[in-house]
Amino acid sequence: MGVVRVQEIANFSKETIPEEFIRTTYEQPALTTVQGTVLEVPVIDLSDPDEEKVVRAIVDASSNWGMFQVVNHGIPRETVGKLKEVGKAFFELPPHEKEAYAKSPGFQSIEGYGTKLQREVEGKKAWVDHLFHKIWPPSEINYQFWPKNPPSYRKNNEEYAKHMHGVVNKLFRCLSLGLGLEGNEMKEAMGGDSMVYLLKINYYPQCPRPDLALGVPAHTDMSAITILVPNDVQGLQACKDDHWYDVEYIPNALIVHIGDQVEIVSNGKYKSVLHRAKVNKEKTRISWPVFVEPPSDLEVGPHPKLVNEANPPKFESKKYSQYCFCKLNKTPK
Ligand SMILES: O=C(O)CCC(=O)C(=O)O
Ligand SMILES: [Fe+2]
Repeated sequence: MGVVRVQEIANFSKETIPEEFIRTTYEQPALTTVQGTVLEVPVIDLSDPDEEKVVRAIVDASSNWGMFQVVNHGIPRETVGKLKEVGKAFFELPPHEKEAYAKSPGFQSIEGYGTKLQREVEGKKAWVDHLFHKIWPPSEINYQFWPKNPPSYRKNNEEYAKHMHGVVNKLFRCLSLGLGLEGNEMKEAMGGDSMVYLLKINYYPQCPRPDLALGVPAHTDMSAITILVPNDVQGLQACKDDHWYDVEYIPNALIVHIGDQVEIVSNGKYKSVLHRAKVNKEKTRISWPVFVEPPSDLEVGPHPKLVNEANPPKFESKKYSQYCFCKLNKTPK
């Protein structure tokens, strides 16, 4: 029997949701969100010619928030628009067309169309289906996982990846300078041009009980950084000072999350952000995070220039694949 997708469950759940989607009272958004306050995370203008100012803003945001939004980032509005158009069109295809890209059970790759099979924390499920595939570097791409329908899917995603490359380089340069390192050292610590960009499309169908369900439960990203664009439905929440807030939706901005690997390389100066995603009663929400990751066999640890007797390493060095395995399986080593 095939896997039941959340998109199908949403089609017949008009008033209630199956019990396995009802989060515990510790997680339910209606009970755990600070109401009436939208978190205005720092907004950084990447086109500002005053690089020192941009670096200071990124250091402040990465140390105190673990996230920020960037505007004037250089990715044309049309490119982002086309990425969203084809991603949405894929999820609107009939089920059998999407299932052609389904991850095969037991197959270790994260790439493909899927729904989290295992119940996670406290035995609950998330209200979301997804599609994962690499978009960079071109040599790492396995086009088997890229939808052939709509026909412009490939062209639009390639165009987005190319522009994303420029933004990633700029962000790593600023993160590096902000630690007192040379401009290229943070990127080099993550594998340089061997870094992999993994795109995920989160498809959160309309949900009759957004007060009880979550699209993605609380987590920090394992990546170095994550760069995300949502459709126009607000839903991202971040934890600040132990409280959950809605994050402001800014049209045309890119949302940047500091991931665990940047926290590790910076030896804790930059913080990965705890975040989660809500679902919506009237509208389907879709988001496109790009996880910018070190190659899986690269060992990542605090940068040698940032540790000394007074500042001992706060994190163990680990191969990225091992880090992910340990985090997913919650083992200490
Ligand atoms: O949809 C969102 O805004 C957040 C998604 C997310 O955090 C993730 O997929 O890791
Ligand atoms: Fe995330």
